[in-house]
Amino acid sequence: MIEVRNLSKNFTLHNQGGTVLPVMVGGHLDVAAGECVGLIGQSGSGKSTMMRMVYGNYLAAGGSIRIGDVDVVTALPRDIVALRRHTLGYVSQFLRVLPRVPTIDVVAEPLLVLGTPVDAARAKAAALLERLNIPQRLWALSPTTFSGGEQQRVNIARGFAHDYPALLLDEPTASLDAVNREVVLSLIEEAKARGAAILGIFHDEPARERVCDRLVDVTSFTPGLSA
Ligand SMILES: Nc1ncnc2c1ncn2[C@@H]1O[C@H](COP(=O)(O)OP(=O)(O)OP(=O)(O)O)[C@@H](O)[C@H]1O
Repeated sequence: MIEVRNLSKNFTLHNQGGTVLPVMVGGHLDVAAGECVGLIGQSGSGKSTMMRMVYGNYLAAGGSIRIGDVDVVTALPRDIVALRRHTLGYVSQFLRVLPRVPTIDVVAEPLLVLGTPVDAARAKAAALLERLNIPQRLWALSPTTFSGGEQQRVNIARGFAHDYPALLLDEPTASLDAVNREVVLSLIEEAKARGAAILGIFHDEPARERVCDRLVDVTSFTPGLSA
């Protein structure tokens, strides 16, 4: 489902004399349907950069990233938008939302943009918020004033609202208590069971061992670090 081949990335530091920093060469990985692959490697080795390229936030210098029949590296912006709507979900570490949108609609939105009727979308959002222990009295409020852990759980609920065929998870269990961590690990296991291809960064080692089928060490794609 996710197929990365010969991926490379340079950063050009425009405010430092245009220095070009090569951060990845020969990036290569596969994630099959129903599989979870964890990215590992020391700090600065390129885990986040890999995730951002797969999501289409960073443009690769070369190589390909196939997700279904789309190559993210060469896709037009409108194809990336369609890919993100239908196929590729992303649970980032931090929630970014428009002010004044109620939490229930923040979570329902990925379903609403796909044409799901409002009642069904809200019902799915409510079930996820309940499962993730967000008290019902908060659902009508914007999550912008919520605690860090509450915002993270709203973000996770939103990321799991639509059954994306491919899902990127950036530290989904960081800063969660034991009960909510368990809910998130169950959501990941259920997504795998329905056939989602998941690529994730998990600094939580027991979580990684439980949900990941394989690990990819991005250090082998880091210029100067690779063997
Ligand atoms: N926007 C950017 N501009 C310039 N350099 C960047 C940028 N983003 C990342 N880098 C560089 O790319 C390299 C890889 O960074 P990245 O954040 O992907 O590492 P990481 O493995 O996710 O690290 P960590 O585990 O600490 O989060 C680092 O050397 C970093 O300094």
